[in-house]
Amino acid sequence: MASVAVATKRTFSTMMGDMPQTQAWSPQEPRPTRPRASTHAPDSAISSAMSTPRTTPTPMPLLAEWRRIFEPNSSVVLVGIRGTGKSTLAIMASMACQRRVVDVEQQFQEATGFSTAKYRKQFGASNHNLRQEELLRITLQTHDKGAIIVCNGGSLEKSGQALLQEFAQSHPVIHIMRDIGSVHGYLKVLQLSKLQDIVAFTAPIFRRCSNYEFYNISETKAAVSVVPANQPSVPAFLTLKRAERTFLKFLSMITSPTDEQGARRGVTANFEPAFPLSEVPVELRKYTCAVQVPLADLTEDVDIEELEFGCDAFEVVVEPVEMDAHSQHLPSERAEHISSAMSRVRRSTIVPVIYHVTPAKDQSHAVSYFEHVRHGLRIAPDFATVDLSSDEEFVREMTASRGSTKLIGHLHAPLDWYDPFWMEKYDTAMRLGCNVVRFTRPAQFQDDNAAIQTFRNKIREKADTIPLICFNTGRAGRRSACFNQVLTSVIPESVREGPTFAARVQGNPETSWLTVKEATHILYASFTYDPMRFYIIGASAGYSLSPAMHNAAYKACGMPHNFTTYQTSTLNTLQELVQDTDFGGTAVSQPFKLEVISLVHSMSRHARAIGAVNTLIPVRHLNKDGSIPTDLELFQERNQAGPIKALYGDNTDWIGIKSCIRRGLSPANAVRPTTCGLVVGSGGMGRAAVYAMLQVGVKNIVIFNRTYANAEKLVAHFGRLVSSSSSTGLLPLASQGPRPTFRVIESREDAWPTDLRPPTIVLSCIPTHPVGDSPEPSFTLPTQWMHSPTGGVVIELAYRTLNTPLMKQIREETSGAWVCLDGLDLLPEQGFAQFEMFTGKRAPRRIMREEVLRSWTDERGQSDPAMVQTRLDAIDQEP
Ligand SMILES: O=C1C[C@@](O)(C(=O)O)C[C@@H](O)[C@@H]1O
Repeated sequence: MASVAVATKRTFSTMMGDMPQTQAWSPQEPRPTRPRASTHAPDSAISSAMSTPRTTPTPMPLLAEWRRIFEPNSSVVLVGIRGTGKSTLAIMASMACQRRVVDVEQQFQEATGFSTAKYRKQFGASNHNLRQEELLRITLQTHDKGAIIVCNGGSLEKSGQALLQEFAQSHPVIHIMRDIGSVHGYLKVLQLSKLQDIVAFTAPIFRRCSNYEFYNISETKAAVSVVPANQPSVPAFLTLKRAERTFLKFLSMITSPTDEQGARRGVTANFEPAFPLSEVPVELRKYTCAVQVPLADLTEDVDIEELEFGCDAFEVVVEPVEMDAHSQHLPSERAEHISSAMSRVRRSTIVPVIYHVTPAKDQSHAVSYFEHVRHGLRIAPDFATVDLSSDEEFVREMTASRGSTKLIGHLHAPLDWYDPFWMEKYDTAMRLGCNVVRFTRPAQFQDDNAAIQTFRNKIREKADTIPLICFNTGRAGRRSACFNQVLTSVIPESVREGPTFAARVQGNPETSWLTVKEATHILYASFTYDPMRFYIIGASAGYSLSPAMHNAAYKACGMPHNFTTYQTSTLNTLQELVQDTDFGGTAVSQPFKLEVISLVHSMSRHARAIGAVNTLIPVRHLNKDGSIPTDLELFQERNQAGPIKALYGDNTDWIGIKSCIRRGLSPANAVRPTTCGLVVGSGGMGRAAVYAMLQVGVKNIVIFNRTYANAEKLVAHFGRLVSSSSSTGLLPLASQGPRPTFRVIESREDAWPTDLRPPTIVLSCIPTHPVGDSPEPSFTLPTQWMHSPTGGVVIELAYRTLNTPLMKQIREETSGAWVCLDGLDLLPEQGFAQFEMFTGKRAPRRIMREEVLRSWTDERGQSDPAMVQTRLDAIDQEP
């Protein structure tokens, strides 16, 4: 296999720098073949580059010089040895953020007519290196913007490294890694021990010329939760779904600096989940907790969702290790260990990740501490801590090179809270550019908890502030930790009860003594928060699984709330609920999703665009001018009873539908300008379905509805939306490419429009059971509409009946390329968003998914234990 040339000793030596300094072109070398227009330099760039004498490599910059701030649309380089999955990741990224893939190896082949290995054999190593450097330079120059550039180690002779280092001054250059077993499995030809040598040798080189690193975890288990039990086989692409999600999340993090409110708008926006709390920076919310988990506990089989349960952030605690006295760099295995653990956390949680290195105990650990913190910024965590007792220069360096990571200035000291030391340190942290401050102090007595409030009040009086995390540690400090408002450190339930707790406290006096359940309990026991009443309101809400799903979540989180069914034939009775000072909010079911709009005082921009509401929350405080406060303020007043001044309407159906589309759509069906979606039905759910399609970037949407006039109304509504200026900023990529178009198909007998591709996303938004006098619709798709050669995703949005004629049809009559999801997949997804709006907290996802499956029965009250068990088994650590 020619492509394994990187793995030869020859390349090693040249990487070390034994490359001749001046070399003429070999006269035998064939003229480069004419490059293809899409991925090549214009002729002038090639010829000027070819005639340019080799320049002296740019001196290698210190890591600290990287600012990690990039212009929008800057190209991203993926670099690493073969077999780490760079090309696959590049394709995923190119689909999600509409960029082209440029492979440096392929460029070489096209320009010279030879593979790199053959070229080396024929013209010698020096010519080969020279040509590679030349082509790498051209590629980086030509594809400075809008590309994902794949670069194998073969391009990295010493001068190539310098080129990449220079590029990394203004572009993300990501070192891609993967476990050695998987790389070996992919390359096949190499002995494992040889490969180990190569990795050990090359990793520090790749690290030197990249400003980020991503550990690509090999997925062995498919995300089968999206495939209903009776589908015979799991499509292979599903195994890659998690890798895709994790990488896109990473990419979004590094390419999207936060806006003024601290929220992030990623380049992969149409691919990202749209849960409401993601829009509100965690450090601005009240009474949030971060679970602290030592790196050593993040073993491969650890259940991250379990550890994170009920928390608002996940903190990885890294202990600096002894470093070789002569080395200035973190040992490679250590760096890799940290990167892989962080990748595992990122892949299994939706909450922000904090990277915390425990401050150096003495001067001899200082270098190790610095190197661990520097390494952390390469992994792009949401937050990283920096010890405020370190040298100011170091803190400044970290704030300058933090990129999109927010820095928490951290300090643990035994000084009294009245001591001016703390205020000075707070001011220093602000001056040096920290985004958040975290002060902790070991408490001896309960009185220390009162003193801390005085300090917090002093901070509050300042004109300029950044969020403050501030609490006493140790057993005596627990009370102050409970009432700290921002990211209180907690430990997992299992650790608090476990045998290692005492040793941990001894080893690290900063260890928290609190669990999230205790912290939650105190808020209610102290009357800071109140038990609330939630409902689902609908004409036939009796069958709804929402009460079971939400109540299970409240119970698991230790919230004393209650969710009940409110079945009614008229919305007039809503007043009764709203007069109750404990009213927390209601889910709105059919047939009220449109009608309820007349009763709300304000709506989210999404609900307004959709023209349907499925979630109502009470507003207890209005702005001075009588308007409704911002989302952040609305979240701050959750879980607190009192008279209600207004009702706010939102829609979580589209959020759930978007999540399900993301889950089920294969890379082969990634949304392109020609992608076509079909929506069946035109009620409230149909509107949410059209909106979800627009949000994932579908530009051709076809509606089929029994009553043609209603379908036309829906089309008119969305036609107005996409042509109005309000769609800019609301729909991702709205300003790019053609404007979305909508069509109505009148009858099942009609042919699929000839100018449109067959649909690859089908959303059935009609009831699956009889409603009133109407029999169940028993809808199936006309076969002439089902010709997508790559299949697609079909989602039956209702859940009362599961094995519907449509689901049976897809399973029995189509190829395995179609993935089916149903209402039991959707209900929890839209419910997570509802839980966030009702409580201001992230939803306990697994609990809610499991409860929905366990409580489901068909119209005759029968459950299906086999189906439930298969689907329960399939719920993996899916954030
Ligand atoms: O449509 C639905 C389903 C639902 O009504 C239920 O529990 O069945 C709950 C609603 O929030 C959602 O919009």
